[in-house]
Amino acid sequence: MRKIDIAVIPGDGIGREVVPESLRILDLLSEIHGGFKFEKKLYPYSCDYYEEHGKMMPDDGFQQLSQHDAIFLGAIGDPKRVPDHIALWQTVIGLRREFQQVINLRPVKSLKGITSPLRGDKNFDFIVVRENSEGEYSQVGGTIHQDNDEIAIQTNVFTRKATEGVIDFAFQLANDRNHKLTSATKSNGLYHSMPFWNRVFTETEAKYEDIETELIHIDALSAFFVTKPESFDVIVASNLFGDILSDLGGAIMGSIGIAPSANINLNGKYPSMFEPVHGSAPDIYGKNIANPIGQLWTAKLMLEHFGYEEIGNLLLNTIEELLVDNVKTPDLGGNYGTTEFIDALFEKLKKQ
Ligand SMILES: NC(=O)c1ccc[n+]([C@@H]2O[C@H](COP(=O)([O-])OP(=O)(O)OC[C@H]3O[C@@H](n4cnc5c(N)ncnc54)[C@H](O)[C@@H]3O)[C@@H](O)[C@H]2O)c1
Ligand SMILES: O=C(O)C[C@@H](O)C(=O)O
Ligand SMILES: [K+]
Ligand SMILES: [Mn+2]
Repeated sequence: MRKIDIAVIPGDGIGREVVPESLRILDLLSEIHGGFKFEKKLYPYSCDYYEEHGKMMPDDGFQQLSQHDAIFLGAIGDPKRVPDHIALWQTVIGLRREFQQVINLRPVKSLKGITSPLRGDKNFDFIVVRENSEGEYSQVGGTIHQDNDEIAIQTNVFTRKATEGVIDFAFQLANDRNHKLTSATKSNGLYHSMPFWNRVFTETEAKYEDIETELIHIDALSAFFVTKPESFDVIVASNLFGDILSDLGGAIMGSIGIAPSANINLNGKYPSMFEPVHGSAPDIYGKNIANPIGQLWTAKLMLEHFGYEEIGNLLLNTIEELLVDNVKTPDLGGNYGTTEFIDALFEKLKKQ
């Protein structure tokens, strides 16, 4: 029996609802499979922890987490209690950097059984590859002066190493998929970073044959997400562009609550981290109405990461069957609570 040792961080808000519920399903899946088991260690790092300790994690928090095979995270953030940049940089964003999770994979796919005005009758299946360690997300800069003279400076950082890394990864992925790669750019308005990004894209392209490519400005690309999502295969984007596109990806699928993501460490030195695209949703926390599919689909990505693609497919297929039977949480127009959805999924999986 293979033991996979994961760190579990439910975090804040609905993370505390969808993570424990998803663990019930993960345990059942490992039982059904019979060949592996998740050993789980729970970490309470959250805004509650901050209120008690003045920081989101203990000083050796990263060290503790680095010992695990993977991190399964819900969401961090409660801006009424802790400023978002503090809460996120001390946890998710810091972890992505420290653990060199340079790639963030965010699949976007029309699921059976979901209708939405944005989706219409379109079918699509693509993946956003988000640069995950630098770009527009940087701590370089500062604020000076007061009142009317106040200045805030935020410097973007685009290294050749990370830019080439993410673009090359996306080319390889397109090569394994349907041979089309779209790059999000904004080389009209951003004078230095995006012309550089485009140049690296064009240089990398020369290494690959038979990949259809397009460079599309982020504003137009956002519109195409809505009007022709079926035209995409792989999309490569900088940190901020990829962040924004992936919520839009959730919206065209029918709900931000179903979008999954995987923060991938490629060099094997640190664990990868699996968390849904959505945040802690303080507006719906405590009502048992959060959609757990984003967290579950994220669990599927984690299963694939450890080589259990088949059982991951079983999970997503069974979710689709439930959706077709109108077993849905309110964000998708249904009347199932989080727990009731998981109960229904549990029963259906047990019958397989
Ligand atoms: N990686 C992360 O941990 C992460 C990601 C995004 C936002 N955040 C943080 O979460 C907090 C809230 O951020 P936000 O409101 O911008 O984004 P959000 O994703 O938490 O919520 C946006 C909207 O989508 C809805 N929603 C989100 N997930 C849902 C689900 N599973 N089921 C049903 N509805 C769902 C919410 O109710 C809300 O109306 C902030 O503190 C933010 O910084 C953290
Ligand atoms: O900006 C971020 O990366 C945090 C959150 O919005 C996410 O998408 O994970
Ligand atoms: K999240
Ligand atoms: Mn986001």
